[in-house]
Amino acid sequence: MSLSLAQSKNSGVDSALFESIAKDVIDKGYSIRPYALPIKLTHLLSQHIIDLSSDKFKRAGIGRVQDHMINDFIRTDEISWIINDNEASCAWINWTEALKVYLNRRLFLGLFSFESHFAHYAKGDFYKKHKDAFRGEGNRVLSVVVYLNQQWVASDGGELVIYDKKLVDSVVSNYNKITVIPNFGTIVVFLSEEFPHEVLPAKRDRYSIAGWFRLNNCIANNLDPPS
Ligand SMILES: O=C(O)CCC(=O)C(=O)O
Ligand SMILES: [Fe+2]
Repeated sequence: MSLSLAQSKNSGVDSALFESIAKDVIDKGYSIRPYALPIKLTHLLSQHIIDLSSDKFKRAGIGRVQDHMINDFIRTDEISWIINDNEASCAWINWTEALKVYLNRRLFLGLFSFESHFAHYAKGDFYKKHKDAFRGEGNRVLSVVVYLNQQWVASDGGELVIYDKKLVDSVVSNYNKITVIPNFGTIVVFLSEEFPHEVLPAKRDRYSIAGWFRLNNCIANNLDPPS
């Protein structure tokens, strides 16, 4: 098959996926797509994250640049920021760029830049309920998480729980809990300011990528800065 035909086939597959993500975000503010990341990309990334030496991973912090700190009560995972220095990361960055272009055309979110990190939750690690961005403060607009764990079963724990605020009536509001099993190639996308979420303790090593589309590159407002 010629390269251009292969490319158009690939982008055809991705457009169907991107369209379903866009529709979900319009309808609900979030999208959960089990096993949806292209399989070749998922394998590349999962091999890469396993091969990453442990000195590339650093304990994740919380807060902004000025008061970035490590807090064992909030999160205990390790992260490694993604840069385009290897085949797997480049393929990931290209895929997220294509998603960004699609969503900007479809949703007019004005997504500008993207940052992401590999994450490793060892047995027992967690990330307590939090939001990825706060209205008027950060400029993270859309969160993207993908999971790189083969054969994850419910008893392995480590679920992502998303709290979907449902208005019961005009004054009372309540949260619906949406639970996501971190299975190989599952994609989660949600509006960063709208959905508190948490990672429950895992009973085995849990590998993922978390990323954020931002409005612009303003480092001063950077949550979990890459440096
Ligand atoms: O790994 C997940 O399921 C979510 C991670 C997360 O919430 C974050 O890194 O901000
Ligand atoms: Fe988060």
